[in-house]
Formats: sequence, C-alpha cells, structure tokens
Amino acid sequence: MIKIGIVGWRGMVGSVLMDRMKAENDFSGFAPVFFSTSQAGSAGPDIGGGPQPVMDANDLDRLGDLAVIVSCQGGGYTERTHLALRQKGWTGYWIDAASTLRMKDDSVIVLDPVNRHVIDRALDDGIKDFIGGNCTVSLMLMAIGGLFEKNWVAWISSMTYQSASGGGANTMRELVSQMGLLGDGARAMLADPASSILDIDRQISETLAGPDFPTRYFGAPLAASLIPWIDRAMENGQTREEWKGLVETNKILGRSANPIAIDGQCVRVGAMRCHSQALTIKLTEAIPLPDIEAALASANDWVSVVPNDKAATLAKLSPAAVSGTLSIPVGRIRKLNMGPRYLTLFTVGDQLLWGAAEPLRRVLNIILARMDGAA
Ligand SMILES: NC(=O)C1=CN([C@@H]2O[C@H](COP(=O)(O)OP(=O)(O)OC[C@H]3O[C@@H](n4cnc5c(N)ncnc54)[C@H](OP(=O)(O)O)[C@@H]3O)[C@@H](O)[C@H]2O)C=CC1
Ligand SMILES: N[C@@H](CC(=O)OP(=O)(O)O)C(=O)O
Repeated sequence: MIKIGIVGWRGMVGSVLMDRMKAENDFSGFAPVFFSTSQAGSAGPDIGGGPQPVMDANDLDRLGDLAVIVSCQGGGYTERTHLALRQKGWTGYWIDAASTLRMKDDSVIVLDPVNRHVIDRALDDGIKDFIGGNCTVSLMLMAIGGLFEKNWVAWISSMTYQSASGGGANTMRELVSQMGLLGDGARAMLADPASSILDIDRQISETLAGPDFPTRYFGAPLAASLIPWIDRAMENGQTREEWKGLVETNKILGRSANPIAIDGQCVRVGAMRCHSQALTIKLTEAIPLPDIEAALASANDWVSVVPNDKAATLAKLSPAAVSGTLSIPVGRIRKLNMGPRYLTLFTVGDQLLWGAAEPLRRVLNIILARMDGAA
C-alpha cells in the first residue's frame, strides 16, 4: 500500500481534515504515517483498530520514504522541511494548507470543483506541490465559480466578514472568553426587565475598555465589535489577506497572465468558523438575473441559490446556518442601482472545510487515483 505522511493532524485544520477523511473512509486506500514536531513516540489518532504510532516530523529520512506528504502544520514547518526534502532528492507529492508555496511557479493552488483542469494539467506536467488556497478565496470561488466559467466577470469588489477561526484556535477561544465576560458583566441588569438599555450599553463599553478584557491574540475587542485588518500590511495599503484575493483567484483559475481585478476590504467579525462575503461584481454583459442564478447553482454540488427574501435569508444565509457543513449558500442576489452590469450577492462558507481541509483531502484522492492508474 502507498505510504502517505500526515503532519499537523493535531491542529485545527488537521483535526477537521482527519474528521473528513474518516467520514469519507479515505484511510482505506493507503497506509497513513502520522508525524508530529512535539509528540513523537506518543499515541496518535485512532482511525479504527487503535491509536496509531506518531513519528518525528523533523526526521527527513523517514519523510523521504513517503510517496505523499500532507502538511497542515504551518508555514514555518513548510519552510524548514519542504526545501530540505527536495534538496535531498525527494520527488514525492507535497500537499499543504500553508500559504508558503502557493505563489511559487512550480506549485498549483487546489480547489478541484473549480480548477480540476488546472490540477490535471499540472499532474500531466509532473508538478509535485499542491497547495490549499486562502480560505476567503476558496469560498468565494466555490460560490461564484459559475460566473467565471461563463466569462461573465469583469471585476469584483469583495467586502468580507471573516470568522475568528481564521486566526487559529487561540483566537476562537479568545472570542468566546470576550463574549462570556460581556455577558457576565451585564447579567444582573439583563435579568431586571426595568433596567435601562443605556445602562446595559454603558456596562458593555466599560467591560470592553477594562484592563482585564482579553485581547492578547486579536489585539483588540472582537465581541461586540469588529477588526478591519487581517494579516500583515502590504506596501500599497492593502492587507496581505486583501492582496491574496487577486493573485490567488487568478492563479487558481489559471489566468495569472490575464488577471481579473479583485480588491476590497477584509474584516474580522465575531463569527466562529464561517467566513461571509458581500461581493460587488461588474459583469461583462447585462446578463439577466435568472441566467445568473442558474449559472451559480449549477457550478458544483455544494453551492445553492437562496431566494432574496427575509425568511430564506435568515434561515439559510448565515454562519450559524452553515457552520460545520460543506454548503455554500449564495443569496441577496440582485442588480445594483449603478446599472444592469452591476451585480451584488452575499455568500457564506465554513472556512475550515471548503476554506482549508476539504480541497486537501480531495487532491490527495485525485493524486492517489493517478498513482493507482500508473501502477
Ligand atoms: N486556521 C485556518 O483557518 C487556516 C489555516 N491554514 C493554514 O494551516 C496551517 C495550520 O493552521 P492551524 O490548523 O490553524 O494551526 P494550529 O496552530 O491549530 O496547529 C498547528 C500545529 O500546532 C501544534 N500544536 C501545538 N499545541 C497544540 C495543541 N494544544 N493542540 C493541537 N496542536 C497543537 C501541532 O503540531 P505538533 O503535533 O507538531 O505539535 C499542530 O499540528 C497554517 O499554515 C495555516 O496558515 C490554512 C487555511 C485556513
Ligand atoms: N488568513 C485567514 C486564515 C488563513 O490561514 O489564511 P492563509 O491560509 O491564507 O494564511 C484568516 O485569517 O481568516
């Protein structure tokens, strides 16, 4: 059986990946070898039949013995390990969640429901590095891939509402701690129906500004607030998260030489693990709304069009409705006052599933099928 190394299975993306691989029975097709930078020798995950042994993720000789390595370990590990393995002559497939290798010429950003043709061509060409895309970009493409397929997109402006999970496990914990403190501070007044809403509001503001309010990971309150900054600064005034929108989207679509303009503002909000985004799209033609909805809905098995009414929107188009699922609802679809070529829509997706883990397990299966076929 083909030996596949899995590094980073303990982390947040890795845990979601493990859950999905178990749910889809992926482990029946190969022999997994689990690695950790800190837990070598301890009992590893149970994929049926008891805990698996855990190997040292810094052991290049053992890694070099594998046909495929899947890493959800982080960019630092990729930097340390990928090049060192390649320099030792390792020619296996490297599948990674980290952004480190995404924009390299000899890597492909994977999102097979959207760019299966790019992945297949890369495999034909002998490419060996297959990297998951930025979560916001992947979720946007899952939502509006149908418009790109038709070549109806002239440009996009995206305004995002990104969840705490994008910052990692500690930021999710910090958001919940912040919410808890706010609730605790206001509890007595909330229990008294005669209390003044302005007193409650004052109490919330005091708690937010208090010295004990936990902001170590976000650097600012997120609960009862938001943070219009994600990732580090670029020289042109964008954040790096905003920069990824254009470069990664066009690379995924295989059109970096003739890019579609994409820009906007990326904002962290108090959702747990679903990113939402409002898109303004300039269409190449004045396409009628029913045609647009049909193209969106038929692009892949996970996207669905939500009718533009209040009941459907509240029921289906929110992080609370989507969290933990592979669904990609697209709603609030309408033409803007600016004219018939200006479209707006709103979409939500789980950033740990389609935004991180799912494209990785799917490209692993694509690669395994190729290797099987070649054997
Ligand atoms: N979070 C996200 O939304 C997304 C993340 N990514 C990328 O995926 C990579 C991994 O991200 P993420 O999963 O958030 O990272 P985590 O910090 O959750 O996990 C990374 C590694 O940290 C180590 N670790 C240390 N302490 C613990 C602990 N208490 N519990 C679990 N693991 C621990 C584990 O490695 P070890 O076993 O070696 O100690 C683990 O594999 C990053 O490159 C990130 O940029 C990509 C898309 C989305
Ligand atoms: N930057 C994303 C999460 C992430 O890990 O992105 P990337 O894989 O591009 O570094 C967010 O904060 O929501």
